[in-house]
Amino acid sequence: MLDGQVAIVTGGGSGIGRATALELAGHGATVVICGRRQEPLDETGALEPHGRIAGITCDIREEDQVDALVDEVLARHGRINILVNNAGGQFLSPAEDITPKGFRTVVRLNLEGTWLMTHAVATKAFIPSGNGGRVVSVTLTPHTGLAGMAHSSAARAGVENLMKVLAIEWARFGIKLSAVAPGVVATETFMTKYPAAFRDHYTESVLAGELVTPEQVAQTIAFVVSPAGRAISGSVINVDHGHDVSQVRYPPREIATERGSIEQEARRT
Ligand SMILES: CCC/C=C/C(=O)SCCNC(=O)CCNC(=O)[C@H](O)C(C)(C)COP(=O)([O-])OP(=O)([O-])OC[C@H]1O[C@@H](n2cnc3c(N)ncnc32)[C@H](O)[C@@H]1OP(=O)([O-])[O-]
Ligand SMILES: NC(=O)C1=CN([C@@H]2O[C@H](COP(=O)(O)OP(=O)(O)OC[C@H]3O[C@@H](n4cnc5c(N)ncnc54)[C@H](OP(=O)(O)O)[C@@H]3O)[C@@H](O)[C@H]2O)C=CC1
Repeated sequence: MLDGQVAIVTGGGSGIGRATALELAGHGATVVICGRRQEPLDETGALEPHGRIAGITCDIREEDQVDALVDEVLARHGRINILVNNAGGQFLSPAEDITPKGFRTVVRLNLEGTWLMTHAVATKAFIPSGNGGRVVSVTLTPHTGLAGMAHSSAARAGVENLMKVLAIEWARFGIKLSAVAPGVVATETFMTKYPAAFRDHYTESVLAGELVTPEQVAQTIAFVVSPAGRAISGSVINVDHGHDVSQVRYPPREIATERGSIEQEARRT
């Protein structure tokens, strides 16, 4: 499906980024992954049997490192067809306790890092090639705001709007940009980084009774960047078992019947 395509996946050393790199490579793409540490990148590369994944260290917040990464990929492969902006994250905190530096840190990683990568790949590869390209940025649900993550919720809303405005401006270059918004994904980071009570609450109370897997997000991204996804641009695609519409099981315990349903109203004659 992706034979001959060259992709960059940021944050490809773990979780969703690793699953995405493996998925794209499995469809024939040559994939360059980046992250701040070399070791996890090498571990992902070792999981791919055909040598289609290589890692280059890059902090997506640093303009010079982003430029160097894109130049290196072009020097090695001569083109870039796909960019997956997956690197990101945040710390959990009540909004009133987030310091200016903490807020800036999270916005810089998720919004500015995504902008730097997208702008560099578009201006150095997609636009000069005349062939356009595909961009998918990983954001999150719920879109109504994720309590405890004010900085990240704001940044991801910015990323989704950025994808939309660039989908308008760069349609004339054949560049398609979208966001894929996962719900709660059972990655190692999600299972280990946050306080146990927060993690357990989400694990136990999500609407569908199950978390999203990294592979489910990866497969959606692969579809969007595949020939079948050619008409997708300016879209936000949730991969979340309905987490965007409800963050708790239905029906609420207080109104649940013994059947696990709700009571039907009596007909009035
Ligand atoms: C339902 C769940 C949905 C979502 C799930 C996921 O996304 S799972 C996947 C999630 N994956 C990831 O999140 C992976 C990527 N995430 C990361 O690398 C970090 O979490 C990062 C985003 C904070 C950046 O880190 P970095 O190395 O660039 O930064 P740094 O360490 O040097 O800190 C800079 C400043 O930030 C502040 N601050 C930081 N931590 C805390 C805190 N606990 N408490 C309070 N504040 C905190 C503080 O101001 C600090 O400055 P200080 O006070 O030190 O002068
Ligand atoms: N897990 C979940 O429940 C959800 C996750 N998401 C989002 O999906 C994405 C992936 O999440 P997940 O796989 O769980 O998390 P991980 O923590 O496993 O992945 C984050 C990756 O980003 C890399 N990274 C972090 N900072 C930078 C940076 N400044 N420059 C380059 N690379 C960086 C990390 O590598 P290194 O540390 O080596 O730099 C790491 O490989 C994130 O944006 C996350 O917020 C969205 C919704 C839910």
